[in-house]
Amino acid sequence: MVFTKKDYKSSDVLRLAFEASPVCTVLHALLSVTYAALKTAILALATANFVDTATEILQDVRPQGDIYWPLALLLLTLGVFTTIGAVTQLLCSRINLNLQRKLKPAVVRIHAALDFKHIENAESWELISRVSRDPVKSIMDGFSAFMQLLQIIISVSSVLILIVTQVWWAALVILAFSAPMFGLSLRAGKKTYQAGREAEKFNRRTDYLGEVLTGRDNVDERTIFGYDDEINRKWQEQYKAGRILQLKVTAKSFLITKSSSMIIALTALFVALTLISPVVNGQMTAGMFMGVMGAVFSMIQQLGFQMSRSLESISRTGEYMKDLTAFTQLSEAKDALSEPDVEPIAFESLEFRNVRFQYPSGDRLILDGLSFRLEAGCHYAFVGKNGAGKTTITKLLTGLYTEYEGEILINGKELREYSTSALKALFSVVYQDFAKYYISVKDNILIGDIHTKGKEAQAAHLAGLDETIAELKHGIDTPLGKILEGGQDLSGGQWQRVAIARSLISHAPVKMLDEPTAALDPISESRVYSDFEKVMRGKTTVFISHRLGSTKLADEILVIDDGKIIERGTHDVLMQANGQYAEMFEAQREWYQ
Ligand SMILES: Nc1ncnc2c1ncn2[C@@H]1O[C@H](COP(=O)(O)OP(=O)(O)OP(=O)(O)O)[C@@H](O)[C@H]1O
Repeated sequence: MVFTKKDYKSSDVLRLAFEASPVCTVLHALLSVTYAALKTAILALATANFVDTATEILQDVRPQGDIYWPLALLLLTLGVFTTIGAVTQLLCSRINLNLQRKLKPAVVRIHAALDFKHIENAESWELISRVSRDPVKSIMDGFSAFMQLLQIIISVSSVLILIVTQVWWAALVILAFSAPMFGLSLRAGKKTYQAGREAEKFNRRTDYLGEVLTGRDNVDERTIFGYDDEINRKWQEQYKAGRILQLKVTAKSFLITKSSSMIIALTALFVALTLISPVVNGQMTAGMFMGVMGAVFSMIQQLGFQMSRSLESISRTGEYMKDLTAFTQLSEAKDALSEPDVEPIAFESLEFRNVRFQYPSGDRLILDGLSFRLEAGCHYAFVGKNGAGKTTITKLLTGLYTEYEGEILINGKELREYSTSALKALFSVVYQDFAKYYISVKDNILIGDIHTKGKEAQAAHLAGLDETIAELKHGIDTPLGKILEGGQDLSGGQWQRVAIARSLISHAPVKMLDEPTAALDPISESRVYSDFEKVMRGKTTVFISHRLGSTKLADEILVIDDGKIIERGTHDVLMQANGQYAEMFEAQREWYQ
């Protein structure tokens, strides 16, 4: 199942359910129609038959034995319809399961292919989380509402036909009073979804604060700072604001739909009163009166309560579909889902020529005329103040943002002309906030190159993980973190080495370390960098670090400030130049004296 870019309507839920589970959907529709068309009317006739026979037996007009057949018919009718109801519910669960299996991956696929700018933009991120929170529930709610509406229409029509045969005008009165309720229910559904959309902002905040209050990641700081009460208060504020917003709309829609349901109920009562006279005059049998009244009350239930609920739900589905339309139309990154090429291109050089770049949601240039050239086989270090634009360079290199001015040339060819799979194979980056996967050490490393199997032990060795792995219960197969059974946690430094092993196993000829060692003490950091440098001798590396002792090893250091290179050269050259680098280096040296 795939979501194409189109204008989705609420009725598309029927098509989506059919695509996910064709046989069950058709069966469901057929059974729903049969159930609705026959149940109320047949039950009314069977009740009438039973009551009339019983009355005649009591009046000694008929023998007692005559009751068995109408009774059996009544029980059979009830049994058949209860079974149909249960089968329909089973089919619904089946459709739900198939949707889970097919729809969720389709949403995840769009999610994974999205242009990176949408992930970083608050507004589009809200849309994305609204659509992907529980797509199956939204579709199933809509599907069930449509099916229920179909049932109501058929069932109400069959009852109306029955009423028309007895008192024709009563049917018209009921219809006339129901009409305004349709519009009101649709409006109520739209308002409920829109309130949900507003409340989503609060939900996301409460989700986040909830995670801060109970999550494992914050447990140490929570204990030290003892901020539970304060965060709890904030959580309650946000929760209350979201709930009040939703409650207001729910209460309003409840009042509107329920008051109109009351009008229909009163109308039905009026019909019941008018039927008394035909019964007294002998134009209608008592059995038929009871059968018709049973049908009328079942119709009230359907018209007054179920119908308003279905219409409201369809309207909510319509709003969800508007979000789905906007979601599918968000721009995708080029070849976002492609895997890295198995064989990376032979890297020769990388050049930034007067590159200017501003984040789509930003209001200033982050890179402002940035120019530099890197050659294959050398070690480089980018240094500069916080926010100078160092990480931004890695985001442009890996193709996360392509809307820059100037040129970025790889082997003399513009970066945008390379396929995403080629770029993925060319660069490997270990970020400051690298991911910790709660899977085995081996799988953590293999993520670095999905094409390479069997080299994880070597990568672990090069990253200095031998000792750590030897201490783990099941060696390299030990699950990390506390999510899997038997999982063991690692120290910050050990996790960093796992992330570096992930980079080492990759075939990427250009490896970048964007300060993944920030949590390490200077000696460990310097060991990580010198180990990495040794392993990477003759290959191209880019280190980003604030610890200038570590970047000293680089063949060339590039100092970035205000989105430009302000100095470049070896450590000695830069020290002699006595510029920003020398100033930063001296300042750091003083800390250790
Ligand atoms: N997605 C984004 N949208 C808007 N602005 C951003 C985004 N990401 C980063 N920035 C801004 O771009 C600037 C450069 O950020 P970048 O992460 O490249 O700096 P850095 O040199 O790596 O900093 P540090 O040394 O602190 O890691 C910062 O001012 C930051 O606020």
